[in-house]
Order: sequence, then C-alpha cells, then structure tokens
Amino acid sequence: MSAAIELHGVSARHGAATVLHDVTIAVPPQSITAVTGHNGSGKSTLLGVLAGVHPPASGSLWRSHSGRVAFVVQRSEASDALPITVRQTVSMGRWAHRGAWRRLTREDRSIVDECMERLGVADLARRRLGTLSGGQRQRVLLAQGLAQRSDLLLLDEPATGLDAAAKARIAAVLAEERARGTTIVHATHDPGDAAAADARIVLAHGRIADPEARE
Ligand SMILES: Nc1ncnc2c1ncn2[C@@H]1O[C@H](COP(=O)(O)OP(=O)(O)OP(=O)(O)O)[C@@H](O)[C@H]1O
Repeated sequence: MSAAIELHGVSARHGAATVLHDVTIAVPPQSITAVTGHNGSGKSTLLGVLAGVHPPASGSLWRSHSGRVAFVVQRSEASDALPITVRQTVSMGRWAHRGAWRRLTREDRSIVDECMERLGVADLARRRLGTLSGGQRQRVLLAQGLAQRSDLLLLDEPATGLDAAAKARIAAVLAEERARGTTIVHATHDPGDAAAADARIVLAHGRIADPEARE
C-alpha cells in the first residue's frame, strides 16, 4: 500500500535555527507510527510539518489524506486560560465540521459523549479545563482530537506523565482508531509504546537516525 504521508529532503526552522535536516520518511497508512528521540531532537517540529502547520524551509511534503488533520499538541497554556468546560473543549473538535458558531447536531453531541467516555473523562464534563490535573487535561485534549473523526491523527506525547491505567486506555483507543482505518503518528519517550507501534521514526539532532538506536 502506498504511503499516507511522504517527506522528501525536508528541513524546518525555528527562527534562524534549522532544527530538522534532510528528513525523508514515508508514513504507512492505517497504522500506528511512533516518533522517538531525545528532548529537542525535533519530534514536535516534525509533527507540525506533518500536520501542515509548520511549513518546511525546503523539501517536499505529500499527504494522501485530503480531509482535515487532527493534531493534538502537548497541553497548551492558551487553552488552560480559557474559561471553558471539558464538554465545550471536546465539542470544539466538531467545529471543523460545523463551524464555530453553528449549533452542534444530535450526532455531534453523541460523538462528543462517546469520545469523553472512551478517554474516561465523561465524569469531568462540567469541570473547567483550567481546574484539571495535567493527566486529566491531556485526556480531554485527546478526546477533542478524536471528536474530529479525522483519518489522520497526529499526537504529541499523548501518554507522557499519565498513570498506568490512563496509558493503557490511550493505547486501546489508538488501536481502535487504527482498526477504523485511521493513520496515527505519535511522539513518545516510552520504549514500550515505540515497540508496540507498527513503524518507528527515530530522530537525533533533527535528523533521521538508525531505527535500532535507543534513546
Ligand atoms: N518556538 C521555538 N522557537 C525556537 N526554537 C524552538 C521552538 N520550538 C522548538 N525549538 C527548538 O527546536 C528544536 C526541536 O524542538 P522540538 O520541540 O521539535 O523537539 P522535541 O523532540 O519535540 O523535544 P521534547 O522531547 O523536549 O518535546 C529544539 O532545539 C528546540 O529548542
């Protein structure tokens, strides 16, 4: 099967600094790909390039997916400061389909409920996002990503800092999404998560490294 995403000779910058160098990768479709590498190796930047929010400085990006990409970043200070509830946060995942100022349909609301259930945050629905623990907030943001029902899900360290039960829940959710035909790319520091993925991309100092290399 041809790739879901291909990068050829991609470099990417933050300001004057080049942080990805000559990255050529093919992401397999309908499978889970783990991106690993030490702190600062370029994982988040690579996800931003794959998501289309960080334009490459050079090289080319090709995606087979025509629809919107669901991109779940590490907790953002901005969303923490907003006075919104967990349900409203997850509902924002439906805006891509409805527009921010349209009423959500019955179907949207049932998708939002289902995503909160799957991530174990349904009982937090009425809580303000800013009052949650880091791990709870992380699961809410993942529920928001799932609610987008995208066929390309990009996740920046979705399980980092979570307890064993929450990690297992996320692994199960990702396996379910893959079974639905979703292409998933996630950054991780967990060797077990990387080993469990279908494919691995290892970064070292912004370059693709030997996949057998360990952090
Ligand atoms: N907004 C920014 N401005 C300037 N430099 C940045 C910015 N974001 C990241 N960088 C730099 O780009 C490089 C790659 O960072 P990136 O966040 O992609 O790494 P990472 O592998 O995701 O790290 P971590 O494991 O710590 O999350 C680092 O050297 C970092 O300092």
